[in-house]
Amino acid sequence: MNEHASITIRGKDRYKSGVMEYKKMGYWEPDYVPKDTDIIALFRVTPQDGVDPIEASAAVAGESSTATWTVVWTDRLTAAEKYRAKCFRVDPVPNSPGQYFAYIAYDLDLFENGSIANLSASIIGNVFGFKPLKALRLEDMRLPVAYVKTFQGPATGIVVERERMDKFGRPLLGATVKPKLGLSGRNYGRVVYEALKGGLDFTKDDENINSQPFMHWRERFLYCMEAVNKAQAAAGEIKGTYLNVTAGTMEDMYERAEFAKQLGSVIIMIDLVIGYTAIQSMAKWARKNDMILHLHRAGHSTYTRQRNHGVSFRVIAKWMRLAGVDHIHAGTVVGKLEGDPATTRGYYDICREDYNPMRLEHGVFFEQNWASLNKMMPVASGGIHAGQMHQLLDHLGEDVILQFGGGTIGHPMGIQAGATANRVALEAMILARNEGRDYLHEGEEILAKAAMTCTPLKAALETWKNVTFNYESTDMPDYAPTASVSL
Ligand SMILES: O=C(O)[C@H](O)COP(=O)(O)O
Ligand SMILES: [Mg+2]
Repeated sequence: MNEHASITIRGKDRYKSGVMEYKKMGYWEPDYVPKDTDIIALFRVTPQDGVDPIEASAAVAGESSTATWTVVWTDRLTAAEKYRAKCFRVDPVPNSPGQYFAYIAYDLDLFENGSIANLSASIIGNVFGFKPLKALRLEDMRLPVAYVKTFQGPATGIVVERERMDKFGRPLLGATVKPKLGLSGRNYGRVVYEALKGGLDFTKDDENINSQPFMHWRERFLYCMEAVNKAQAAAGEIKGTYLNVTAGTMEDMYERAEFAKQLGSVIIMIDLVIGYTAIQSMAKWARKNDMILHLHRAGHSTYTRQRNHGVSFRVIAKWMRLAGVDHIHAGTVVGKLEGDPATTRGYYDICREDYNPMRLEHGVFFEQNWASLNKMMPVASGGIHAGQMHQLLDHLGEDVILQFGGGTIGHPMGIQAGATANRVALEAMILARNEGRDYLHEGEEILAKAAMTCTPLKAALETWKNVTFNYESTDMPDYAPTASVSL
């Protein structure tokens, strides 16, 4: 029999008690044509040795929708044929023996409106521990417009953020306060003031700054907002600092967010580790309170980084756009953290486009219509410095926040000088771009020229000139172009 034929058992034999292969129970339907309203998930399935890839993929469809390990007669009390997820395509992964891409369609009625918790409980629920699989990875999802429209989307969005911040035509600049832990409120506030006064638009708390014995959260908020207000007055520009409201309970997070608002902050921050429901709640709060919501993707690499198992960050980025955050850490390409250029480009497109076409070369497997949900501002953070400005602009474009933590605070002439170096480097690069220069190839020359009249930039370039993070990526697209002969 052709392996791409349906082998579903129908009629009364289908519901006989006992164990039946998932592919025979209706979870493998190669003729199925997904409806516009279906949610489609693409999994990378690595079956155990000897397990048929079609059966393994059908099992993923089954275990992530209606099935269990044995036939249950109660299926007949439901519209089982509709509710069963259907694996409709299985392809070997190019250049990865033993791995298969399984395309699975889910009826929209399987999901609650506007709930990432509900979506993820099906799609990444039990199925990742299923014994017949060695590994499983959720690579991508196509979310129908009918479903997208049940979510709020980013509370503020890129356009309104730029208007509120009064910053146009260039990436925004930020810095994470360092050291990560241990500063008192007063010293912390000094770092914020100097970095903002020196030329940055934003500073930010690190992912693990909450309310520790060395600095309780109210201290941090008070000193940070004093610093923001003084720096705004000194620089004549709008500034902000992402006040991390992450806490152990929702009540604490709301309390912190309310206090940030009372103090006049334009932005608050949360960490991905608070969980999907908490993120959605904070996004609703942010929309209601005219607050920009920054998300640090703390923890994601535990399950996004390895290609054979877990969830791709492109899926997390899609979920977060639905959930309603305004900023999301999405990679730097050149910095200290994992970020293949092509894969990262795919994440940035998910954040910033109204409509994503399928772009296999960037790891984007499906077209996606965002149905007028606001755009999220991608944030590039982790081991970047002024000497990379041309590469950052080239890889990441203009609607992005470039965050230099060590690359501001570690400056040999001090924090203000570090901030000035970044601002001058950015403005020199934007000017070159706007003049039509090939800023990527002339980047070093452009920076060197700007440094002739900016001692802080000169010192930054000198200090970090040999710093690169050239390691092999762990998460590249699998796209294998077919060789063609040009005539
Ligand atoms: O959380 C972050 O984004 C990092 O702590 C950034 O710090 P760095 O710029 O010093 O690498
Ligand atoms: Mg950090």
